[in-house]
Amino acid sequence: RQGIGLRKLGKTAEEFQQDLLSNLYYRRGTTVESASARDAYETLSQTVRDRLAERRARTAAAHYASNPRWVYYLSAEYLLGAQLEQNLLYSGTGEIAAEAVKALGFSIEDLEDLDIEPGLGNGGLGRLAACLVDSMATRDIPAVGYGIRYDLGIFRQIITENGQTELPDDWAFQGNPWEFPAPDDRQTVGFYGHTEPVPGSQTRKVWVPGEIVLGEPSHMLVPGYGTETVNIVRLWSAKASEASFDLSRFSAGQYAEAVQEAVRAENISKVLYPDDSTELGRELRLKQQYFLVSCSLRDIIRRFRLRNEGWDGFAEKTVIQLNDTHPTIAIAELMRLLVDEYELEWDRAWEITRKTFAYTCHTLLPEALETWPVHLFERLLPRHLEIIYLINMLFLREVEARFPGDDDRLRRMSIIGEEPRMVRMAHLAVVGTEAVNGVAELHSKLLRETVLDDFAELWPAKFQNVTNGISPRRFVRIANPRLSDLITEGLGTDTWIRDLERLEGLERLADDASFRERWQAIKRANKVDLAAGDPDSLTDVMIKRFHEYKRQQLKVLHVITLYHRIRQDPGRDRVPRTVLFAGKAAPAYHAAKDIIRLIATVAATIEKDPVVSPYLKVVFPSNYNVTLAEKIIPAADLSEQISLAGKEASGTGNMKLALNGAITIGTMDGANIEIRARVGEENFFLFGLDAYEAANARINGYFPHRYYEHDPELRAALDALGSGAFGESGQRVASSLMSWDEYLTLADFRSYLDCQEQVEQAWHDRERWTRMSILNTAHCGFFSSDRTIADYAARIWRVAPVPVPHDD
Ligand SMILES: CCc1ccc([C@H](C)CC(=O)N[C@@H]2O[C@H](CO)[C@@H](O)[C@H](O)[C@H]2O)cc1
Repeated sequence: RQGIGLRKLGKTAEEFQQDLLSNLYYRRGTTVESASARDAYETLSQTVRDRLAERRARTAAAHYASNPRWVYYLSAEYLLGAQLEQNLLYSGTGEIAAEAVKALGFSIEDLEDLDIEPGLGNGGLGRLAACLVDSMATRDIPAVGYGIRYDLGIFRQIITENGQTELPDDWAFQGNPWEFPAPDDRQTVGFYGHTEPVPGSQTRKVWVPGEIVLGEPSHMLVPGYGTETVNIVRLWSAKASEASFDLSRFSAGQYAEAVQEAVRAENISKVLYPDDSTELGRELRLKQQYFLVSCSLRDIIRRFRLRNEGWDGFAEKTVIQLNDTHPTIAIAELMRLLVDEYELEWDRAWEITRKTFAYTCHTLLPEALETWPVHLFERLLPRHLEIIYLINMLFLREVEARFPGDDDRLRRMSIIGEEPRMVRMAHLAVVGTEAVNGVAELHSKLLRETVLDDFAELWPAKFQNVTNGISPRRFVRIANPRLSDLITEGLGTDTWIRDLERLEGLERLADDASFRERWQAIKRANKVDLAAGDPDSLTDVMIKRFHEYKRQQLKVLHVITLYHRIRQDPGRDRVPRTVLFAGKAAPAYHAAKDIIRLIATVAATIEKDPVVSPYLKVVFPSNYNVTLAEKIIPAADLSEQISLAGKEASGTGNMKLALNGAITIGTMDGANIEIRARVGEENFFLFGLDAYEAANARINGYFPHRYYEHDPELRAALDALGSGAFGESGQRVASSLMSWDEYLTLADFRSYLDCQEQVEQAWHDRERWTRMSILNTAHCGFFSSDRTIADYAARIWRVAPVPVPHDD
């Protein structure tokens, strides 16, 4: 196949124009005269995609030639965001494309509004996966992201005065120009059935599945920024095997039954589970997880065997990162493949498996740690349960040897929990991996001290921290072009986009009044674009999934107190404030949906209050997603990171907001602590109990009612809620706060209100505020996902970049 030269795609505007026209005519089958906006969008996307595909070809060749150590990122979620603007930037075709589409009578902006956002994730975990694959490519790390191509992504959210309603998100109903279906690489996945012994073998078994489905991959390109590398994310969708269509039933007129099997099969990748913190233990969810894992491991082995003989090199050439416990069944699946299908000895297979996997934990919430009923495993994955039992037996032997006679420790650490008998996926993840990491220093410390303390005592070296990061391309360069241009001008270079710590150079400009003025003007212009409220008001932003530990309810208590204060003393000079909430609640999470409904009621009440509305406005744009985040973040002045300390593993919105010059009001939780350490305590509004004080408060007995009794403003706010003035949802929120208050909202109320006073004082001094804003950006370069990837590459993956040659 050597020597077949590919015609290079031109770099000039004319050549781009020609390619666009030929795609319009020959691939879209229409003409300039009759081209619709959709035609133009599809054609432009294909023309840009071709240029990335060319780089992809060179990347694949370079990777094949160097036979490197590969990183495989297994994640049940990817929030990749809209693709067109990113790919225009990464292919360097922004300008020539704008020219070319103008000739078709469209503006790039028109076409970007048609761009789709594959909402294949819930929140933090899914977006982090997207930022990390972006940085792997930008750092020339040979890598593949594996995921599920859900037909229906995260639900579309409608906000009315009645709160949140959910609509299905058929994100690709008009097709997705950014993906490449690869049916040749489809895989076969089994479920249910039984196992049979293999004569003469202690460990090997034959698994006879009761149901077979096909996994069909399609991949999306993941270009690196400022480099030639283009990696891929490979997404699996479930397809029925031919055999599943029951022709006899069909010809007997039983149409529904005839396709029943097929529907069952395709249901596996039908919809994303919209929960981001409570495991519901649904069978279909475990089927999704095994489907992802089985397809991906077979694909990984196929790729390995393309370049390597035998198995000795497998763990040398392969590292598989498990994005939380969701893909953890991969550990048992690799053992099954190595022992049952490739007939390796158990110990050798285990040695390879343990060295191949690494696990990232993204939560501390006990209810978010997945456990599966043994009886479900028995039925759905009988062979895997046998393998997990054997892994557990050998593991407990090791614990017994180390802590002889400590039965309670054995019970605590066992992968199999008793009463009820559950498979503890986090325990399997720790036992079957080489490295376990949390996503911020406090989180990793609390993992070692609480949730996984027994394991940290047994294997201290296995536990690491890798603080999260965000892609500066999407969340600064693309989201905030005005600020990016000012930064580039101020630093005299745009190399900060690939080397974010260079933002330190902005520190000296914080003292430059004209620079500050331009910085302020850009923030104001971004606020005008967002059109959420008065651009001269303090734009106070809380954007994240709704969860009681994140404490949107505390923000509501603050808003109601401001409302009371303004009504009690209308004349007093106040800081006009626009409070912006955005985020989704899991559909079954009623307490969170009550808070959403309460916010809608409070917003409406204030809106129609002539005394208060000149000073206070609450807005709640619906359907928060990556694209909306890119609009809100550049316009934010104040970043609300007010979770109960010890509950937010890291947070990544906090990083995006700080890098765009928003100042954080927050607790000593997750990455807030590292942000404060880097920007300086004088440039951060800190309040509340820290993680240990919060834990002790609960242990020593916490009586929320006492705070109600001793704080008149708090009592007034809770009484207003309790009175029904803000609807039943408000009454329910008040009673849960007054009775149990799981996340110590009332305990932190006064400290929070006092801190908000400091915010208003700082806001009054605009030069001081702007200095603080510039210094937040200047000192947050550390929170680039490029640095996060460099940490994983050096301390966990032990991989080296593979440069991809230019197309000279
Ligand atoms: C089983 C249901 C379920 C689904 C998703 C999850 C995710 C782990 C939740 C999640 O998104 N966690 C967030 O991960 C971010 C990236 O590391 C962190 O920045 C956030 O603090 C953490 O809440 C837990 C449980």
